[in-house]
Amino acid sequence: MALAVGIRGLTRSLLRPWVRVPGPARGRTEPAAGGGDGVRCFGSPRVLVEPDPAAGFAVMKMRNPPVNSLSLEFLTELLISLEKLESDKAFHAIILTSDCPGIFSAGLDLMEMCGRDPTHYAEYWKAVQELWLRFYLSHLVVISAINGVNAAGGCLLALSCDYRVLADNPKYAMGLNETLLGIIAPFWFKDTLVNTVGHRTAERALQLGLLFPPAEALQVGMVDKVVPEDQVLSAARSELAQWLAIPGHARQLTKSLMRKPTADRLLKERDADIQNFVRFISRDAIQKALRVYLEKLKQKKT
Ligand SMILES: CCCCC/C=C\C/C=C\CCC/C=C/C(=O)SCCNC(=O)CCNC(=O)[C@H](O)C(C)(C)COP(=O)(O)OP(=O)(O)OC[C@H]1O[C@@H](n2cnc3c(N)ncnc32)[C@H](O)[C@@H]1OP(=O)(O)O
Repeated sequence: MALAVGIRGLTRSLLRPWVRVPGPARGRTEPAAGGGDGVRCFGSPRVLVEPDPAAGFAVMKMRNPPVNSLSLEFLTELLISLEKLESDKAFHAIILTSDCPGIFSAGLDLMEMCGRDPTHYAEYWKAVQELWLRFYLSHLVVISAINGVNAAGGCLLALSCDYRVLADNPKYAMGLNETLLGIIAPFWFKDTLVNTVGHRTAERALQLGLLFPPAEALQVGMVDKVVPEDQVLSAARSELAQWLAIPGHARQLTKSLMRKPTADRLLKERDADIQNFVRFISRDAIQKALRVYLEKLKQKKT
């Protein structure tokens, strides 16, 4: 099985990043995220970046409709956006949010994990690992402005941020609900949750596949703040000020000190983790469970 799939090679073949974005932002100057100083939005088909270099941050908007499921292409574009901002000294922070109304992310793309071959599963899982590692260890301050429902892999992405603001809408539940699909949150998903909410809450949440509505998410510490829906972005921006006031090197080293042991667990056994995933997801029983779940999602409409 080819495990040595290079995400960078993939990005080169799949994308031409940093094209001016199609859709709403094309051909006009969007107000910058914080200052409206005429800085142009940029991005890729599925990720819109609204930079505010004067204020030192950018808003990264996920727009992979209908549900921001984390397909291989989408993961790749998110990584490219992150890399681009990390390598530009003008940026010290990112606000991660969604451009899809009512949905932050439906998590990993089930179509990437269902009915494909082992090589594809390995490539996909490597990209999922990479996204988590890069967001979790980013030297930038990353704040998520969660403006919709947020399941499993999407929740992991938010948990990888430094701070989480959630819109106060009872429909916007979030959690690692893998067991509801008959699958398992891998150890690094679990570790990220444990680091956020503590062992007992994580154990219960993971076994039961709990999706927490805003008040409960706040109560267990899965999010840091719940605000009215129309204030999610402004609350994230206000919070940023506190983080950006700290000397950058001190904050970054502290973040690394706190997070490196968790990331190292995966880094030490990345290939084994990929092989475990491929073996697990290729099982007939797991494939059947995913097909049934997808079917249920479709039937919900009828
Ligand atoms: C012992 C050894 C152990 C080894 C272990 C090793 C590894 C571990 C193994 C596996 C780990 C996998 C980890 C997985 C993580 C995940 O993220 S799995 C994804 C979990 N996500 C969900 O459960 C959310 C599912 N979606 C929904 O609940 C809803 O779609 C919604 C987000 C609430 C939005 O609802 P609504 O607005 O009503 O939209 P629809 O349901 O109608 O959906 C629109 C279309 O989108 C499709 N879709 C939804 N979610 C996904 C998805 N995650 N992936 C792909 N596609 C998705 C949905 O089917 C609709 O499609 P159609 O329009 O019908 O074609």
